[in-house]
Amino acid sequence: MDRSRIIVTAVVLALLGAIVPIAAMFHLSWTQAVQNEYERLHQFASRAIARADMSLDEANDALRQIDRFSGIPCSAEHIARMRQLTINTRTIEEMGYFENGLLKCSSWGPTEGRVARSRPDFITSDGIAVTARMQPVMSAGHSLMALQFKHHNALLDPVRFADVVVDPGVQLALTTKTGILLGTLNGPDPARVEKIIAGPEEGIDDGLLFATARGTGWIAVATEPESQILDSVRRQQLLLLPLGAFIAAFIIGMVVWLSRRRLSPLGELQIAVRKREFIVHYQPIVDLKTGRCVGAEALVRWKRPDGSLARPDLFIPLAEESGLITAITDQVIALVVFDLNSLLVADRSIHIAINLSAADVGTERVLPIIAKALQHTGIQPQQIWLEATERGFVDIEAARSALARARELGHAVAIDDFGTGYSSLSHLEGLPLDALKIDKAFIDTISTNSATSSVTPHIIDMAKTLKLTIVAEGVETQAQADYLVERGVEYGQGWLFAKPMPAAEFIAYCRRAEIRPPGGR
Ligand SMILES: Nc1nc2c(ncn2[C@@H]2O[C@@H]3COP(=O)(O)O[C@H]4[C@@H](O)[C@H](n5cnc6c(=O)[nH]c(N)nc65)O[C@@H]4COP(=O)(O)O[C@H]3[C@H]2O)c(=O)[nH]1
Repeated sequence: MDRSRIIVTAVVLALLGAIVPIAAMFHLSWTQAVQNEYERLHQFASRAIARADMSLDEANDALRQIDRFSGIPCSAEHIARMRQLTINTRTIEEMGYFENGLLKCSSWGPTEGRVARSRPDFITSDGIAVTARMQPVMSAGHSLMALQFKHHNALLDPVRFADVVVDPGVQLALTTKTGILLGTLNGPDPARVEKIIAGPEEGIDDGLLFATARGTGWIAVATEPESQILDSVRRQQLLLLPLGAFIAAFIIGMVVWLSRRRLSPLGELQIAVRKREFIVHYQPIVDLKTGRCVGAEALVRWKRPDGSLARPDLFIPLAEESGLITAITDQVIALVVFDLNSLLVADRSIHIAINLSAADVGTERVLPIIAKALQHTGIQPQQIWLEATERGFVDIEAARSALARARELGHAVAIDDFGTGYSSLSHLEGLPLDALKIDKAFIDTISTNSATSSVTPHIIDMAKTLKLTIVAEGVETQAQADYLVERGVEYGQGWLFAKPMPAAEFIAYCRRAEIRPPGGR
């Protein structure tokens, strides 16, 4: 992912990270407040059911007591007993005695009218027949509920059924199972109540929050306008919004941290290694006398997603510091084999020099990787040179043993950038080397009168004494090439001959160089 995409993704994620938790907390505070309200309304409805059950139990009890009366029906004693029960039972307004379906007397005395038994709406499990609404003889205009057991009935005021205390703004209704409205509190709309009892246990119906409770014989409905819960929502928000803000801040922090990590040079390099964004350019190494191409140095390039090429000095130090260099070396090895397999098999005199990192000089890690890469390719180990810089010789013993092992396997080992570090002749003498590359800094001094110009012939002589093949790096002028030929330096590498180039160009260059005059460009 390139920088702009990372930034866009980070901004989108940060926005989502800010909006989603806060929106979620808004939603949660609303649903939490609604849930709390349902519970409260449930409590009111359940209390109404319990109150209705209690009233029914009381009336039931009174009816069974009067049923046990064994004296003469409608005698003064019977009427007195009914009156006594009426007075002592809070819910009962009046009691009556029926014979042949007609009211013969009530707690008020004998009756003269021909009042028939009311038709029951339902019968309870205890055998009490309930008529939800009937017009009593004595209290005209106010309908009562009639409970009948055998010959007696009891008239109850249904208002007592819903006789519970509710919070202001809450409406309560008690109905029979068949939907007959028995009692109400704070004036609920009967049509709404009818609609609600036909539906789910709780919910919101056109701006009205409701919860129902169902008893054995009754249904209680508690309702309240949706706007009533706004205070409760605000209370919940006060609790939940800081949590939402904290989560949002945490997510934004994480997004910023992660994107900064990904945008950091190390983060980018890690992605480049993972996505194998490296390519190799090859800088020809030529025979200074004949101009023939004898090989090339493999020089890594980082091909960024935007197509630009990053030079190694911009990322190799970071790669070495972070340890990513080993993965880069492995990719370079694989790329060399992939790019130049045919050329190296077709011309055995050509070699490719691969740069080892300082970390790899002291271990044999890279050797089996090269061996594996060469397997089944036909490329010979002699065609792969390994270049070690002086920085890799910190642990000289480890370096010595790893380089010796590389030579045993057939590779040639060259010391790179010679003269720029702390290597001395004594160091060189003890190292298993095949070639020495003279650093550009010394080649630059050729034909100048600088103080270091006198060092170059010494390095050449020293290499010769040690019987090392000499490669001059950074040859830019014909005068430098002539000087080096004169001094017996075999090989040269530099802009005079060619700059580092892609594999296809290098292959073409090698073919052309076969017919090129010495030192020609
Ligand atoms: N001005 C001038 N420059 C010339 C001339 N001839 C060659 N050069 C440059 O000198 C560098 C030679 O490579 P080096 O000394 O191994 O120095 C290399 C090497 O130490 C390191 N490097 C490159 N590829 C790899 C790799 O695959 N692995 C490791 N570990 N290091 C690498 O990066 C360094 C820089 O590589 P490059 O930027 O490709 O720079 C190359 C090359 O382009 C010339 O005539 N004039």
